[in-house]
Amino acid sequence: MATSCNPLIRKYSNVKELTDLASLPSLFITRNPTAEAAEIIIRKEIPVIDFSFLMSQNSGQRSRTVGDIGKACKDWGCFTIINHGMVENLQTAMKDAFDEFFDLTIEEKQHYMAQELFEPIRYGTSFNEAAVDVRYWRDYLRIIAHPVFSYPAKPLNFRKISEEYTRNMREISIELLRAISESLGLPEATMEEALQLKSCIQLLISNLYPPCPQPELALGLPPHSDSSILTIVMQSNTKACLQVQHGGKWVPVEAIPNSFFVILGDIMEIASNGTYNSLLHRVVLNNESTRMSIVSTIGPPLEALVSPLPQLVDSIRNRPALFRETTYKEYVQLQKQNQEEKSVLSLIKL
Ligand SMILES: O=C(O)CCC(=O)C(=O)O
Ligand SMILES: [Fe+2]
Repeated sequence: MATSCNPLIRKYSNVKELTDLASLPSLFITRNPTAEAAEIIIRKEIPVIDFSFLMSQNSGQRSRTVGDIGKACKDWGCFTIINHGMVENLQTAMKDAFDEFFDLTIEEKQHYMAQELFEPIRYGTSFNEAAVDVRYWRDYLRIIAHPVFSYPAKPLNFRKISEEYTRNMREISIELLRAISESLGLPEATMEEALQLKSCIQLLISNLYPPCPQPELALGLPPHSDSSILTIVMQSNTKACLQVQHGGKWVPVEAIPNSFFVILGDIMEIASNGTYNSLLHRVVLNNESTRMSIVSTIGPPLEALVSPLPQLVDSIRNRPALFRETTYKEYVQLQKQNQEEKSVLSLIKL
């Protein structure tokens, strides 16, 4: 592993244990507050969708909600969902199980440190560990939850809780993708069928951002878009550290209690042939409390071919395909090799 031959990196194999620092090690300095004074951060209301309306027997209510989702996808590439039906106890149990994992000894956690991109269970730090010159203030545990369910041996209850949590998240994601298909004027099963989502790849990721001694100089995660179709984020506290790009400005995401935050990924931009764009987002830090996010992402199977939905391509009527066909595996590999903002999408643009 790259980390074992660099003593500096090895020392920082996670950020959770970096508790007694008076100042930030230079490796983590990714921001220049003076230059960023010009960077605009504004507070704006991000669309809120009442998920229960999608289940409504009242067809008018459902179709209005589908319209609201379509507008949120178009204008923002993200939205908050409330009344999603997942019981709060399960959310708390999932958070506690991840907390227990991060509290294991470094020797126990190291067992899951892997360089392999498609490793079923992966514990690590920063964003792209291969990039040794820049570090982000974040530890993570990432498991592949579907089509084959993986789980760490400890804590003992992790398996039961994460199985239920990820099943719920898959159901919510599929329901949202049905609404999104409809919002594109297509039958509701279009996305699930075209992207073979019965065998979807689902990742469950917990990101841990401990208090940072100089939060203005570092980032938890750099600006990036997700390589998923859809990402659903549960934020563990109400500090608005997740920021989304909107109209060239950063907008902090206020976490409404018991809500989830939905992000459109790159595969949505490809499948919708650019009707909906994937969302650029980043994570800033604070120096008071640890923040955890729990993220579920849905993507097509690795061998699936990804391309704009044929129903949304019409070269005669000035709607040519904007992206070339790739397999999802190729796309994810490209993404890992190239960490620049949105760069991978531009690589497959026609
Ligand atoms: O921590 C967050 O709120 C967002 C995490 C994220 O963007 C990711 O895991 O891709
Ligand atoms: Fe993300």
